[in-house]
Amino acid sequence: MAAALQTLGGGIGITLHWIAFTPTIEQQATEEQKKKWLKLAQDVAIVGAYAQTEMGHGTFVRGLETTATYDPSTQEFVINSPTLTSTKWWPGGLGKTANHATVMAQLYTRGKCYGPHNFMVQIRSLENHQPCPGVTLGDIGPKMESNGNDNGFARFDHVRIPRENMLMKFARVEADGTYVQPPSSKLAYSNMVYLRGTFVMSAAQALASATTIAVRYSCVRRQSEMKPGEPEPQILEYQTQQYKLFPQLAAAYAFWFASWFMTQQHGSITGSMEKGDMSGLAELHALSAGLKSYTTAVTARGIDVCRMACGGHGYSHASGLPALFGGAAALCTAEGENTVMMLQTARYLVKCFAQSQAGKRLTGTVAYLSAVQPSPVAGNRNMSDLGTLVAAFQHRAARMVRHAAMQMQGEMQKGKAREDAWNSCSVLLIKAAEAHVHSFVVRNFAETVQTVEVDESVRAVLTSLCQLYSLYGITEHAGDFLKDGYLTGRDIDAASSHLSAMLARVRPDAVALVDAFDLHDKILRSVLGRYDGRVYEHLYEWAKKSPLNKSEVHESYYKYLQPFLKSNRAKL
Ligand SMILES: CC/C=C\C/C=C\C/C=C\C/C=C\C/C=C\C/C=C\CCC(=O)SCCNC(=O)CCNC(=O)[C@H](O)C(C)(C)COP(=O)(O)OP(=O)(O)OC[C@H]1O[C@@H](n2cnc3c(N)ncnc32)[C@H](O)[C@@H]1OP(=O)(O)O
Ligand SMILES: Cc1cc2nc3c(=O)[nH]c(=O)nc-3n(C[C@H](O)[C@H](O)[C@H](O)COP(=O)(O)OP(=O)(O)OC[C@H]3O[C@@H](n4cnc5c(N)ncnc54)[C@H](O)[C@@H]3O)c2cc1C
Repeated sequence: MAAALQTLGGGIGITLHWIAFTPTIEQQATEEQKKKWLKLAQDVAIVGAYAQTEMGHGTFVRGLETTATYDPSTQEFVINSPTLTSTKWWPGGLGKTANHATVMAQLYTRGKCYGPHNFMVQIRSLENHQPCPGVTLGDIGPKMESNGNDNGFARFDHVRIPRENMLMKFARVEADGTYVQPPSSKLAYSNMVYLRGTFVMSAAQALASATTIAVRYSCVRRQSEMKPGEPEPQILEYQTQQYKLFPQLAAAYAFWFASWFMTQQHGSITGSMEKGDMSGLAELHALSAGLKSYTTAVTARGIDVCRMACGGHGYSHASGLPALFGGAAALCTAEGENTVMMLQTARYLVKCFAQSQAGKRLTGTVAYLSAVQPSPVAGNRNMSDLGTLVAAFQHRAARMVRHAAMQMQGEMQKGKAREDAWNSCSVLLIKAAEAHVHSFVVRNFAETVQTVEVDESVRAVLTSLCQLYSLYGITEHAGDFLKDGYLTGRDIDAASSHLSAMLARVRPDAVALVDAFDLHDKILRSVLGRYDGRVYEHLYEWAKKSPLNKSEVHESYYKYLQPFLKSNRAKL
């Protein structure tokens, strides 16, 4: 059903109904409220949008301007868009598709503001889909990609909703207007943590799609001469093509395994939170924010590498790669813009570093911060050993976190306010947080390939892929590892030669590794990545269906070219 709606095109798409609106009810509604709305949403008897971002604010949620003012005389909330910039702007499905929305608004009761909270608002009639009284709706216009989804705008002119439409699982407003505090003010943000976690899998799937297309096409495409007089080789035989594609293929597996960890962590920590234990929320937020930022950024870049590796046909929509790139680019901005998210991870790391300095033993994904020795012990390391590679990434991250935190402490000792010190160190902080997430992805990849229940021959291939991913990361960021002498120039040279060996080692299994993603042609939507490899026939068929080929002589000839040619010829 959803897929059908999704492909209707013409502005209909209910992605956000499934990934944002429905989960918000699941996570933020009381049991009573779930009885009222959850089944309706799950059965698509109502269609919803998650309306948080406004024209003037996306990142700074505390700065949102939409208001929800409680009226005790009628036991209603009045939802209002007080300014132009308070117009809800971007929410998927809001403009033309949804008839309900969870609206994030500043809650006012008894004259006091209690910050952003979620409210259920019906925005269109269930009879004729017309906007409800006081609600103005529309689409925000064409975007870079994903134009099958309407991203809409909404304005509310003192729209009244029952008190019971405030999602009250955590915070509440009583009938007399009394506000009841939630266990943590950030629980209103919990659905964003969940969504960021799902973005890690979206990134993995997107990179898996792109590498499937590019690897398969690189086996079909033959070009140039490797040796004079020999037949044109598959372009995947060129080491440069392997160097472009195999690290992206390895990253797709790494992110796939990272999303398994994220899903498990989210389940276990939210399970504890249900029992009142909030202790895991900070780590969950930091991990989901950092992984979302890191995986979506690497994925967007990686998809474009795959596109370029497919030459001109990669640039055609027939390849499916431009659309994938556009989708992945959206993941870098939506659900928390990547820079801002990585800074959230940095904020957590600086806190943990300070606790470690004060003697606290760190646990979870930051445990290594207290275990890693500041003074490196240089020496000829075995750069093909996974344990050595993991340790190198953890040392790099610990050094960079320490450096950024000490830099910030130094700024504050010179008299700078904490916020100013933070801002003047934020580039260092971002790099340190990226190194932290990178070390987590490497460690998780290594632990997964060593423990996952597979045939030993499969484990061998996955181990090579994990080595390739790690060695690529070390050679791409060599300066970080050389800086304090933890790795030497000889180690980096060894890493480079091992990487070349891994490229050759992975080559025979490359097609099997992408086939293992089991992405149907209908999902890939790519002539270049077809499972049957019959690219050229289908490329020609695809081109013939181009709208420009509907007529032999396009109408533009008669309107523009013919008079232009005539006038130019008349001057000869
Ligand atoms: C086969 C094919 C496969 C794939 C296809 C390919 C590609 C994909 C296809 C298509 C894609 C196209 C379209 C779809 C894409 C996207 C659409 C989907 C979803 C998008 C939905 C949205 O965007 S919803 C809106 C999202 N908005 C945000 O995320 C806002 C971001 N801002 C914030 O979260 C906050 O404002 C903030 C965190 C930046 C700052 O908050 P605040 O100022 O309150 O906090 P402080 O920084 O001061 O910190 C205070 C303390 O609070 C802690 N904190 C902050 N946030 C949280 C949280 N969420 N949970 C827990 N704790 C939190 C923070 O750590 C601080 O704690 P301290 O202890 O340090 O004080
Ligand atoms: C395809 C798509 C779908 C979307 N779907 C939804 C949806 O369904 N529901 C919804 O509510 N929203 C949705 N959004 C909106 C999205 O959540 C916001 O675009 C995102 O949160 C970023 O906010 P912004 O656009 O206001 O950018 P801004 O917050 O204005 O950021 C602009 C730039 O300023 C920088 N910046 C901002 N704050 C800081 C800071 N503290 N430190 C350093 N740099 C900073 C950012 O890094 C960024 O580069 C969608 C967006 C897209 C692209």
